[in-house]
Amino acid sequence: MVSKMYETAKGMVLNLIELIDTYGYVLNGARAYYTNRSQPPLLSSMVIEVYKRTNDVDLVKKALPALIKEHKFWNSGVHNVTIEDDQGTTHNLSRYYAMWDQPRPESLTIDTETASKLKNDCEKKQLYRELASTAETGWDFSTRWMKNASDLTTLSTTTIVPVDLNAYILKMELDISFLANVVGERSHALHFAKASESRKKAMNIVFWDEEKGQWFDYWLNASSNHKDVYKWDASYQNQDIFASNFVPLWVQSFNSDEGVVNKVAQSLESSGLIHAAGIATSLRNSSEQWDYPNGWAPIQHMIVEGLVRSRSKEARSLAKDIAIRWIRSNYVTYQTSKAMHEKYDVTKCGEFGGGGEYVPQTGFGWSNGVVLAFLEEFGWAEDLSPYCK
Ligand SMILES: OC[C@H]1O[C@H](O[C@H]2O[C@H](CO)[C@@H](O)[C@H](O)[C@H]2O)[C@H](O)[C@@H](O)[C@@H]1O
Repeated sequence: MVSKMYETAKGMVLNLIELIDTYGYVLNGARAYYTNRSQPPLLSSMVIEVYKRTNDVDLVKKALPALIKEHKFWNSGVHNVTIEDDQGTTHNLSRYYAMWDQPRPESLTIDTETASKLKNDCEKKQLYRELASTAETGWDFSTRWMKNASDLTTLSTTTIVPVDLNAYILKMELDISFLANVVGERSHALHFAKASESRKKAMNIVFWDEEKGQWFDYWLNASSNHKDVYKWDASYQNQDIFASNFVPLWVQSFNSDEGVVNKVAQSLESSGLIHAAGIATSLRNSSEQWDYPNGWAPIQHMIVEGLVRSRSKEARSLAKDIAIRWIRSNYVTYQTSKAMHEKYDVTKCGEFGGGGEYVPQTGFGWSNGVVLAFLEEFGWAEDLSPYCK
């Protein structure tokens, strides 16, 4: 978008729409072996961004039925979770759940080796589903999804209701409502506006911790499940600090509330996640790639955008500070390695990240895009050094 490559962006959106038309959701990758799991649902944001810059109503007309279909995928069957609050009111939220219980074909050797520690086929199948579901989250892998932080076989992604997934779906609901208005489909606009209100309420009840100023992932407990309804219990919120606890700020339902923004911004500042080169993924150094000390471009982007959209002066200043740290580190790393990187070590300005199951990748689409987006948002003053302090 920043590079004004609107036709390319539109082409990407059309490809993803075709995936939904064919499979019902955006595949984790456009390859045959990815037809059993999704990508985090962010297509509606892409459609909105292209529409805002091109006013392409035909694209909106094509996208709308696909987005409604994708919304259904995330809110039915195994992806839907019903939780009953203290007052007896039920709330619907969504979870990741891959339709697959074999080793990931692209990581066959690693997954088979990981599962070899387990006793029987039933446990192995469950682990394979958890591995694939975690790949579906984009956070593969992280202690965020593990019962025991030092044991990957304890992945429990399908029993976790994730804060960020529900923030994306909340945004999807707002986006669909907006796009439906663009093409005059009033009943859809109203329906999805109402759905967004319900999800916001559910997120406030199930995830939000008023005292801490964060949204926490919710772990489903089998013993609290009666006829497929889980009874809410504060002790099932995962109190660990992850960057995803701040992602709801990205969504207008939350960043339009100045009280919430100030509280969350303060909580972020004192969380221990902000380092010399940006926001760390977690506080735990597990050697998994979605943990400390790695920082990932999309997370910086969503949190910074959320702070900026709030229009609070303090929040904007925090956003700018994070963006400057991130840009400097990307720039200096580029100077020394002659490449952009998939992830960065946020504790050391000018270093790329590591850990995980494969060698660190260079390239890298989302890192390039986020640097450009930050420069477009904040500019770069002539007297501001691009180097690490
Ligand atoms: O082949 C291994 C995995 O490759 C993809 O995931 C990797 O890239 C993602 C972003 O492009 C990143 O979020 C993830 O952490 C990386 O492991 C693919 O999405 C996975 O399904 C696949 O197993």
